[in-house]
Amino acid sequence: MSSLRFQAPPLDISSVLHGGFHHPVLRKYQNNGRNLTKDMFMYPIFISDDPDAEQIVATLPGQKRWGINKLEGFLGPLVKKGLKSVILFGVPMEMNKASTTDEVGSPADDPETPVIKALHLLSKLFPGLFLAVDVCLCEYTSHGHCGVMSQLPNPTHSNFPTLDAEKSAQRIAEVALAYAEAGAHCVAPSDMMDGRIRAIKLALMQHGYGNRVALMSYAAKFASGLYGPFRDAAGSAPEYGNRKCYQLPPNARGLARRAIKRDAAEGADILMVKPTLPYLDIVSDCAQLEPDHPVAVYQVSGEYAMVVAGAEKGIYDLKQMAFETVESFVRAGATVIISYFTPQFLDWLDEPRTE
Ligand SMILES: NCc1[nH]cc(CCC(=O)O)c1CC(=O)O
Ligand SMILES: [Zn+2]
Ligand SMILES: [Zn+2]
Repeated sequence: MSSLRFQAPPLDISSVLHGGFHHPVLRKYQNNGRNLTKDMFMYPIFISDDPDAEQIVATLPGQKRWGINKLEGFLGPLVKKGLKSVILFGVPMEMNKASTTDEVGSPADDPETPVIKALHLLSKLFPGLFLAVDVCLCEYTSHGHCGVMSQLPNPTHSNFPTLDAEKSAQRIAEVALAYAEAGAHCVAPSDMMDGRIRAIKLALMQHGYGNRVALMSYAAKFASGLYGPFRDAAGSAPEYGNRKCYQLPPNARGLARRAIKRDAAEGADILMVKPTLPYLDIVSDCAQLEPDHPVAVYQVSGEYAMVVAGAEKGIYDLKQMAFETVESFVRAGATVIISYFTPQFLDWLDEPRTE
């Protein structure tokens, strides 16, 4: 018989938490007023310039590049299940090959560019669907960077491309305006150039879109290792160097807070943090710094692929893990969730949850 070496003290009132969540209904009450709902989800869609494309992206399991002829068949059933919004990315593979790309990304706002055609079509097909569109130059520039370069790259300093802030902001505003004219309800610049929110807002206002197009800023976008599958899908990897001079350093909480406050002051209607899982502190900062703005989060391609890969390895259950990630986003303060899991959540949120 072992001698009693320690006698735990009797529980007192402040020790007892289990009483508050022993029942499934009680567990629902513990969400601090934040519920995960279908209308929080925004689904990223890649639009190809091959009108009949339905191309698998090897590194982004389950996602495809879609031709505009396939959009009705693809999105119709999702809209029926409750899909409320999409964010479009133009991925003009043929345009790139045909050397129509240039220093300023002219194909971005060519009337024939796939994303403009898709905006026209989707506005007609699904009048109730909220149409956001990513605004960036990297899919369309010859150098693959997100802005306009100020000079030719210096080969001895090739990791540090220099961008022309004014020319970049002006060009990006021009592209955003073209997407507004094509029917976008929301333009979302992902380039991270200085001053582009202000430039886009002014361009929208000057052309009568100030009160009917939302501006969603990729406000705190980090130079992350998690964008790889997206760059495959979009063909948007830079030709040289990297994006560390315009996307935020992963250790930079202060810079992220400044970027969030700046973009709110420059006229952003929605503030986004990206990627999400390694940056939940920034999501929480964003919700606290700008409590009067919707906070969007982007569960980016690499985060999605990680969750899928771990489930395939048998490390965890896919649905449980996907829920755990998005619940963490909501807990941190997100009100909009951009995720490649959107189609699954449209089903999962109808199924009874195992409590
Ligand atoms: N500016 C382009 C852009 N817009 C959205 C993403 C990433 C999205 C994802 O990984 O799912 C990127 C990639 C990048 O900045 O390199
Ligand atoms: Zn870009
Ligand atoms: Zn630099």
